[in-house]
Amino acid sequence: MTTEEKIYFQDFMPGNVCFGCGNNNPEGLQIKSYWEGEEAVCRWSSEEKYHGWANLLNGGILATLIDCHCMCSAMAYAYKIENRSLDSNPVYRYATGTITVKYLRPTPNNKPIELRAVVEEVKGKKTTMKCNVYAEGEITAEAQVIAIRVFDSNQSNAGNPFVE
Ligand SMILES: CCCCCCCCCCCCCC(=O)SCCNC(=O)CCNC(=O)[C@H](O)C(C)(C)COP(=O)(O)OP(=O)(O)OC[C@H]1O[C@@H](n2cnc3c(N)ncnc32)[C@H](O)[C@@H]1OP(=O)(O)O
Repeated sequence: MTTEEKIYFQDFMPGNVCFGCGNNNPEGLQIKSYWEGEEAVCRWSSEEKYHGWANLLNGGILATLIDCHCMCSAMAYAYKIENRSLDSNPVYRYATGTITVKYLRPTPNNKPIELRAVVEEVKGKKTTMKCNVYAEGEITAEAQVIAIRVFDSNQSNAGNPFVE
């Protein structure tokens, strides 16, 4: 049996200190996102410190997971539709414009969860996504997320608060 090596979007975001998705934040959630066909997938296992209620995941942490998974996936999608690899130029980065999470049922904190996101629309700088969260195959939350491109290495970024 061959195992296909996954390409994680976050591995192509050098200098990313984000709490949710930054490889450069050792205290962060360190999510990893990758393509499975048209769906961007993130599998993640929690820790006790992220409890909301006992054995249930804190809702804010879940929103952060969705948010970061979608921002990285919006980025990966932009490269994909330009038919180029994640290490190519120009470099794009996205920030959250709007996130709406519908918490459908409690999400366990003591079992792995899976986030599956799809892009619904790209319009200019704006990417609209839908993201579902699953635990043991059951959907526990669904979200609508709007990502806005805030960095484009082809453009002048003078005064851009997202760039140091
Ligand atoms: C190189 C760097 C290395 C480090 C890597 C770091 C990666 C980290 C990644 C981690 C990420 C982790 C995640 C985080 O934690 S990201 C942190 C949380 N997010 C923020 O702080 C964002 C704060 N807001 C802003 O900066 C601006 O308001 C943004 C950038 C959002 C819009 O800016 P701007 O006002 O200039 O945009 P525009 O006027 O050109 O409009 C363009 C289009 O967008 C539509 N629109 C506008 N606002 C919103 C909105 N709120 N919702 C929905 N849609 C909105 C607008 O109608 C228009 O659409 P249309 O009319 O064309 O249809």
